[in-house]
Amino acid sequence: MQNSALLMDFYALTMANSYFEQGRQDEIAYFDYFFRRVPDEGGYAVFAGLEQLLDYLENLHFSEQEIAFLQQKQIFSEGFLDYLRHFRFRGDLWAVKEGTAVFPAEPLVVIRAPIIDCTLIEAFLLLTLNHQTLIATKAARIVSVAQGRNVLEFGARRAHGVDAAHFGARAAYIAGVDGTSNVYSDFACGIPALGTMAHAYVQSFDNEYEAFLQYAKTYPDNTVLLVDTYDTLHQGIPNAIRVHREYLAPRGYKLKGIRIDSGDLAYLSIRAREMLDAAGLTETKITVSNSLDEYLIKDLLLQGAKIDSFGVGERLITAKSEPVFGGVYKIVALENAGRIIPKIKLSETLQKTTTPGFKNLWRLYDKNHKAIADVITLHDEIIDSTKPYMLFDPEYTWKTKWVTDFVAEQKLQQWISQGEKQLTIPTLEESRAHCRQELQSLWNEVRRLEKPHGYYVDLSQDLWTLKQHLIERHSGKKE
Ligand SMILES: Nc1ncnc2c1ncn2[C@@H]1O[C@H](COP(=O)(O)OP(=O)(O)OP(=O)(O)O)[C@@H](O)[C@H]1O
Ligand SMILES: O=P(O)(O)OC[C@H]1O[C@H](OP(=O)(O)OP(=O)(O)O)[C@H](O)[C@@H]1O
Ligand SMILES: O=C(O)c1cccnc1
Repeated sequence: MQNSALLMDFYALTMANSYFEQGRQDEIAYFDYFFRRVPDEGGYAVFAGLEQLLDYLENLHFSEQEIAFLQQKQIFSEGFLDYLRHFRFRGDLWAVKEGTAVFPAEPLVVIRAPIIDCTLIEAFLLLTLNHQTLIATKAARIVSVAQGRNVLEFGARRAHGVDAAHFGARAAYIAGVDGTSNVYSDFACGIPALGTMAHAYVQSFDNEYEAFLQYAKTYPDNTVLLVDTYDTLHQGIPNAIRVHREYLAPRGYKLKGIRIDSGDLAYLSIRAREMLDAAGLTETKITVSNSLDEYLIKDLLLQGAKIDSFGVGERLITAKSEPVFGGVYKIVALENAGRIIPKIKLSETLQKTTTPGFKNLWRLYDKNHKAIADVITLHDEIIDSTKPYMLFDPEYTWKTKWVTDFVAEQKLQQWISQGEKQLTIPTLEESRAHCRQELQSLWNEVRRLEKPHGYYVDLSQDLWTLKQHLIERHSGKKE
């Protein structure tokens, strides 16, 4: 989509028009992006998609053609349409870095902007952050169980569209996969494009040996052969070894790898390793693929599979086990004559009740740089790590814990001020390195796949008091 200004929900425009008609176009509002639950009952999510959001905000404008299209709807005032004609995002934006490990209820992006700006950007912000954070989170789970083995993203053909393929590959790379089959993602942002061969290549020859031989002739120093087209153990692997022996070895090359894409991957990889080793091919790598995900990879390794590399497609690129990341974007304050007026949305449960106000996010680390807890504070609060700090559960407030000897780090950074970019956007490699560090800072108990330890996300005393005050006010007790 070349110009995505109209990629928004229709109600954003109807509300914006109404704000405009009330003369509220300069009224400042605060919105938070946060989520309530980690997919797959996981212990953490990996934040991604910020670069695309920043690019969008920098370039957002309405063309004459789009204005004319809106005019035809005959529900928007001429004044509002003229306002859109000159529209540029004028707000401020704070966000955690891409690759940051994040937890439910935390403000991951905070927007302070004229209320019309806040309103118009909702859909793009949500779809971009929800999609990439979903895939990054899924990829982190997959990479975590591979125990240092390579994970390659093979999903382009199964992705839900072109953007999903490319930005999915990007998010997966931030979260630790080693490469992608998607050449565009290499061209566009330097994610190493890698791959083996398809069954069609093998089938296009009279026999498998001939296919392998011709491939080896084309790529003698990078011969990776798909060995499961006919019979993995009786034909595929023997033919691969034969090509090595008869063609590659005499020319000083070694068979680089094989890929197995069907059958019992644990059993076949163990037998393949034995056969390759017996032929002196101890360095030849074994890649497997076939509807893999974190559960199957964990299971294969438990079965003693001899695998060096996992190709993971459909279940990663679509986050098949739980394909929705429920990040939301909620108003948390308005400004009136420079004063911040916090806003709350009440709900049946405390978890769904929004946390009001202009806020900041802190992470407390112990001396070994392991994350102890996150604390959401009011924006101008400082957590002084030279003094003991009391953490308390925002729901069960009697559960308290004093922490001492800790390091406090602010997780939100200001990326945009009054519409202008403030910080240099990290490279993909920097975001990936950041993600690695972030995941290392989490305890294994928080990272584990199943029934992870709930990580503490607390409110500061001042923020808790503010929230409580608003809950009481709006639930009728003080009105
Ligand atoms: N040892 C194993 N333990 C657990 N799951 C496995 C094991 N080996 C393979 N699998 C998984 O089982 C599924 C098998 O898929 P499927 O039923 O399509 O069989 P297939 O081997 O691909 O057959 P086909 O030759 O018809 O493609 C895949 O998701 C694969 O990753
Ligand atoms: O199973 P996934 O996790 O999505 O991994 C990608 C799959 O895509 C390919 O199959 P496909 O049948 O599309 O093509 P092929 O002829 O190359 O095997 C590949 O062989 C994998 O099985
Ligand atoms: O390179 C591969 O082996 C590959 C690429 C895309 C999909 N499946 C496999």
